Amino acid sequence: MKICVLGTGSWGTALAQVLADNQQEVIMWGIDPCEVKDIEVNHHNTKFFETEINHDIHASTDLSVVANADVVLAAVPTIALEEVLTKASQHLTKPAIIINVAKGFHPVTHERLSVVISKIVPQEKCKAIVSLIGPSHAEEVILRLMTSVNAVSDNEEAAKTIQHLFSNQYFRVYRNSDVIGAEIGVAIKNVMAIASGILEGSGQGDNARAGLMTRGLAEMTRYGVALGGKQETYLGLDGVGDLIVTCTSRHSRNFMAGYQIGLDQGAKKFWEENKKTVEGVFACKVVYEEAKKRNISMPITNEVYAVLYEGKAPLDAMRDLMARDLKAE
Ligand SMILES: NC(=O)C1=CN([C@@H]2O[C@H](COP(=O)(O)OP(=O)(O)OC[C@H]3O[C@@H](n4cnc5c(N)ncnc54)[C@H](O)[C@@H]3O)[C@@H](O)[C@H]2O)C=CC1
Ligand SMILES: O=C(CO)COP(=O)(O)O
Repeated sequence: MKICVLGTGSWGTALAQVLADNQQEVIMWGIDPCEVKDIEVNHHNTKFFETEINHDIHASTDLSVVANADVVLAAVPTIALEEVLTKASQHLTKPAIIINVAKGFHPVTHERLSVVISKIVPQEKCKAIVSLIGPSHAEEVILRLMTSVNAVSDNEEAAKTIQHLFSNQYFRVYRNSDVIGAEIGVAIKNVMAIASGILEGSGQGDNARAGLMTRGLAEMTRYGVALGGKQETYLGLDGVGDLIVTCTSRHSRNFMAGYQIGLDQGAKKFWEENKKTVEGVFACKVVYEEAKKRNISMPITNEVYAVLYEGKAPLDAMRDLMARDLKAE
């Protein structure tokens, strides 16, 4: 199989290495010449990792490398997905399986990302769309530490192909056909991870975090089921699994953003200084607006929204969660 990875960031690089370790032909495309040169020439991606990467991974800034790919793996942040896939699909010469690994929603239309992709990539160039999502920090995958994710698709055959393409001794891929539930789960857990970080940065303890994660799972499930997802998905890798790793790990940029916001007692500095990919801040806005429209109760999301977009003090937001009407839940 020829696989083209779009995006030379941390997740694209870690997944490219899984594929190269599995003896697949993998070429990365990146917009950033420094990342591309580092991968192609130095076999490193120093911006994100200290470790050397598999020498069989190639990288280029020329998007025509996507041309005859069997599989295209989109590994760019949500806000760049539309632009990158629109340009890439112009170069495709045959139908490919499109894999998405971004976690979020379209910032304007609020659509799930597989829906966005189905509208961008012309039907004759798209064999199937698969999301490869689950609890997986790039910093650990690049070190070949054990990781499990789901290949999520309504196309069973394509999900199986991707499952076998990626699975190896340290990377295990399951399958899930609940596209709606899974895509929503991995997007909302980033909002919960910001809240978890806020608690940590505000000096709260393990009890608070366990409470937040449990109620966060209830909130994710309520929202996902209301939009057509399956309840059982939230007990799997794209629900509680991804929630646990993101709400507890210092590798998580969402958790660390919340942590810093908690320490700073406000989000102002985060907005002024952040340069990292923190998907939860965008997902929070989408979920807040959609839940309001659909009358879905989302207390944690509402408080994270108030901190991020209305200048509310983080500890006040968390205290207000504790002080909610006891009859509400
Ligand atoms: N890093 C991780 O551990 C994981 C990340 N993800 C998801 O993967 C997606 C990608 O994130 P990361 O690789 O972590 O981000 P990153 O911040 O490590 O890298 C982002 C990459 O996208 C590129 N990029 C940004 N804007 C672009 C544009 N307009 N056109 C072309 N390239 C552009 C950057 O140059 C960089 O190479 C996110 O949605 C994230 O939630 C999912 C699971 C794990
Ligand atoms: O999605 C992830 C882990 O599953 C990565 O989390 P962050 O984007 O918060 O770093």
